[in-house]
Amino acid sequence: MRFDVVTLFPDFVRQCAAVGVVGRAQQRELLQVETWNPRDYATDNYRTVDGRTCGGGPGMVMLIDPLRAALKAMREAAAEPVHVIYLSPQGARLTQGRVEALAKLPRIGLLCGRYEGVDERLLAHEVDEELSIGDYVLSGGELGAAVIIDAVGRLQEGALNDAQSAQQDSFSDGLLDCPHYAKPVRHALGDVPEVLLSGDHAAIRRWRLKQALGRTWLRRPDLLVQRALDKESRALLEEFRREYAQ
Ligand SMILES: CC(C)(C)c1cccc(C(=O)NCC2(NC(=O)c3cccc4nocc34)CCCCC2)c1
Repeated sequence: MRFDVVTLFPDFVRQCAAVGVVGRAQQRELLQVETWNPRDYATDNYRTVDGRTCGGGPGMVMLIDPLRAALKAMREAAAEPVHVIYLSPQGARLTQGRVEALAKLPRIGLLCGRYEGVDERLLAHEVDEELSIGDYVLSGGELGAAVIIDAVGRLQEGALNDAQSAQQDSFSDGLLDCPHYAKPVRHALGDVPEVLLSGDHAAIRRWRLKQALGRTWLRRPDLLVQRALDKESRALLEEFRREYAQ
């Protein structure tokens, strides 16, 4: 997988992708993150990348030509076709399902807005998809790009070790996580639940699934609606709800 990010802040994006699972995947050449700065493609002496909003009003808009030139250079840098995503509050909300679909592509282009946004004509001609990471005001699209690089990058074959991909499997089965504990077993803040110390792996699996189901029901019932529950899960959730109601 190759990510090409068009951004006025390349260092920020590169640093986000340089740490942890994604950083290691880059070192192992499981994925590549390249950045393209529109300022390098501005043709005037002041390297202008923004212009006054037509129709008046406050704020500036990112100009077509520096972005278009950066995108052209990006497309020509490698043979595979690029799926270009504009990170935007107007985009469809990013979900794990969409992340899993994106992870199958050979190349993803990520266009990051700044100022008041990007000239609509550039978006109409150069962008394949608009995606949003959430409903709050941000200063730029770079955090969205970093989120996509992390979520999609960690799914690349070989990026996760066995422990991490086991954890990944539990996340991506659509439930919230169960509680986690490490030593000490006894602590002023409380003790580790006995079942986790029992060595009874079937009981431990059931306890973790019951906790994940219960917490999803309590905190994110919307996630539960999207997920069909098998017989065992329905029974465990019922048990959790009975205990919770007491
Ligand atoms: C959602 C809300 C509050 C109704 C809203 C409504 C109108 C504008 C914004 C906003 O934040 N404009 C600024 C801007 N944001 C983003 O790029 C952005 C925001 C949120 C999720 C994202 N995911 O990717 C990119 C995202 C960065 C500067 C260039 C113009 C876009 C927000």
